[in-house]
Amino acid sequence: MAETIVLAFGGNAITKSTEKGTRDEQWKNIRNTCSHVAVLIKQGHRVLITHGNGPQVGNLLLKNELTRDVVPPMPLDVCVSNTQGSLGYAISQTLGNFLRNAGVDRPVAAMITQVVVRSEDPAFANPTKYIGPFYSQTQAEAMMSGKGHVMREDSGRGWRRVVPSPEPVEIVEAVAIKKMLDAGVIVIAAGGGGVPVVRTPAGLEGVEAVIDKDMAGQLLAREAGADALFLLTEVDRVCIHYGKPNQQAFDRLTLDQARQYQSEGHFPPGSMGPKMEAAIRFVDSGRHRRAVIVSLENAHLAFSGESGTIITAK
Ligand SMILES: Nc1ncnc2c1ncn2[C@@H]1O[C@H](COP(=O)(O)OP(=O)(O)O)[C@@H](O)[C@H]1O
Ligand SMILES: NC(=O)OP(=O)(O)O
Repeated sequence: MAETIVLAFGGNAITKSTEKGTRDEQWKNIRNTCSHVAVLIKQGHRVLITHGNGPQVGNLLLKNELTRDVVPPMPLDVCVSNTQGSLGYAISQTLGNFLRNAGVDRPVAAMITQVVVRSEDPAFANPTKYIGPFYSQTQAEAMMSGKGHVMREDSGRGWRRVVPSPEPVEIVEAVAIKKMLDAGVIVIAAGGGGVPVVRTPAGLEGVEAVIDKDMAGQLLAREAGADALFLLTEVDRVCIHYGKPNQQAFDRLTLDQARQYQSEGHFPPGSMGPKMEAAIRFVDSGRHRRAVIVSLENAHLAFSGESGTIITAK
């Protein structure tokens, strides 16, 4: 049966923690997944794509800093829109090529998407979104005292800069996205969680933050009336006691189990935490909806239920 499927490509799956994030590394990781996405589309599924940008937008900020004496640095909202452009370009060209080679005549389009957040969101005072490269603790301490950056340890992978990640409230281009989907376009939207904007008496205005793309993805999926939400990341399955000797991975989780493990603190902020929260909200919004968390490489196995952690109501 044809389904509406929202796929969220993790920024850390497009640039892995072991990679530098070269153009070729990013395109290779995107190619691996897009080949399987093309199969889904050929099978008749309606596909909507979103993607993260943590490593990429952090690298862009770093570039800004290093060249600030010669080129004016851009604020974080502009950098997020830049990554929507660069990653949207990579995904639309790669997927478009696979579709054409498979004889599928479907347009692919990446849309600059703004997402409304609340200016009073407490997340502005408590940065949790990991961006950019990984550093040693010594390097991180020097950056905190020297540059005033907020840095935190990220799931045993190293230390990274963190920025505010307010909750997405509304997708500004939701109607346009829906119309494009209904017209048969494969849409790439809300990249990097969407460009964060607040409503002011004068209209929309960008704010410096990085929205979690899984949280924006669940909003997108609900707006699109999706059946499934696939969160594609660096690990194959969701675990409890992650990274410890008693780590345990799951093929399936019910909503009750997911909530239980969430309340026990197994899913940290800024990485698995928002993924599980997004999965829970999506599954909770419709009885037959399912969310799947799986690695970008094994996405194709998750489509047939052979890999990943599937979260369902019961
Ligand atoms: N309980 C857990 N189960 C699995 N992975 C976890 C868990 N807790 C933390 N992680 C880490 O979270 C990462 C996924 O979050 P993140 O890197 O932010 O995702 P994205 O690919 O969307 O950028 C995994 O690669 C893993 O290192
Ligand atoms: N914006 C965002 O959620 O990026 P990641 O997928 O890289 O965490």
